[in-house]
Amino acid sequence: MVRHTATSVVTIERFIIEQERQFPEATGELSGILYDIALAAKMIANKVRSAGLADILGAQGTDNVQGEAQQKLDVLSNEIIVKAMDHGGRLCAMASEEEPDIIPIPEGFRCGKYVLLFDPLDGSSNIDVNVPVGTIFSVMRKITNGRHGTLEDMLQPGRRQVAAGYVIYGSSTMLVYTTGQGAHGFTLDPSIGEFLLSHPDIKIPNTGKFLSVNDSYEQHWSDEVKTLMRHYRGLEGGSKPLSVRYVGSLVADFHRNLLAGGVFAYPAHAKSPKGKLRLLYEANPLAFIVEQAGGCASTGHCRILDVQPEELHERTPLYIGSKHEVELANDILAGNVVAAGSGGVSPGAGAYSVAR
Ligand SMILES: O=P(O)(O)OC[C@H]1O[C@](O)(COP(=O)(O)O)[C@@H](O)[C@@H]1O
Ligand SMILES: [Mg+2]
Ligand SMILES: [Mg+2]
Repeated sequence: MVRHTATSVVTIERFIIEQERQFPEATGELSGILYDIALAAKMIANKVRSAGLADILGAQGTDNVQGEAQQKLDVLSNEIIVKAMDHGGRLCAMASEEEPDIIPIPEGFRCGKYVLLFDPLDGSSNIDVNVPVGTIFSVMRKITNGRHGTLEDMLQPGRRQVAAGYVIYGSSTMLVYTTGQGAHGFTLDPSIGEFLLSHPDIKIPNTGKFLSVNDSYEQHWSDEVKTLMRHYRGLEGGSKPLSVRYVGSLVADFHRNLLAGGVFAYPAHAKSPKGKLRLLYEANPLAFIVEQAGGCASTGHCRILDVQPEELHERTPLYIGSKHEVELANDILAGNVVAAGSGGVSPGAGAYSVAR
């Protein structure tokens, strides 16, 4: 693989081709899917950038399968992605946060050997207030024999992903993706309309600086989750407090922590026993990225990428980011570390000890 630095002028198309060349058996179908996603991302970025000027802010007036009010940009981004992806002959089915069922490839178009799952617009509650939002995607190989993809092709554990990534529409538009050969970031240069390599081979710091959690749910958290948050805040075991940053857009919170080190946590709680975020098109793709960058992603009890999905829109608790903080979550939620003063084993200064 050609080694690039952040100053090399490399388009995403060239980078994708160079990665593909390492697999002589590759057919180019996966590369084609990544090109089309980059194209859709440019079109959505264009809409997001001028959202305040065009009539695309506010609610659509419809709810999605999860009972959430759809924003106009949710629906528009969904349409842009479907239209960019459904005729390339590389996909045999798609699934979206904004569609209750599988999106079939229209008759008349060739079906390929991959399925695409996506969250067309992540952070919908932030659209109207000009706070960064994103798009998240996951690609897997079809495992069934028919021409069209089925639910069985969608419900595969995340470790089976062949590609995944996200786009963040922030101060700049960035696309970060992996095909299992590291996680790489590209920044859109609007003057030439090209995604250029800006963050080759991203590595997340092992120990985090930031904590991203919506603690207005604290009253509904379990004692273990409360203990964990006390550790993250440096109130237990002498650990250095993490600085709290919460945008309310998963992609934006994840991206910050990926580059600067930190942990994003969306625990299960009494009001939502499986948390809020969706396994197939939010947790799985970001888990693939973070593991390629040297981090971890967990439900609190299991590696996200090892969860066997049962439903298209199923939710999962999510702890994702720097290795040290996610492993601490696993240990505390497994009851290996208890709150100080509870008479149980408590962590030593600066690092926690685990009762194995
Ligand atoms: O308002 P809450 O409960 O903190 O939830 C915020 C979370 O919900 C989401 O907005 C859900 O994603 P969508 O906007 O794609 O539905 C995440 O981006 C974000 O992390
Ligand atoms: Mg989302
Ligand atoms: Mg969404």
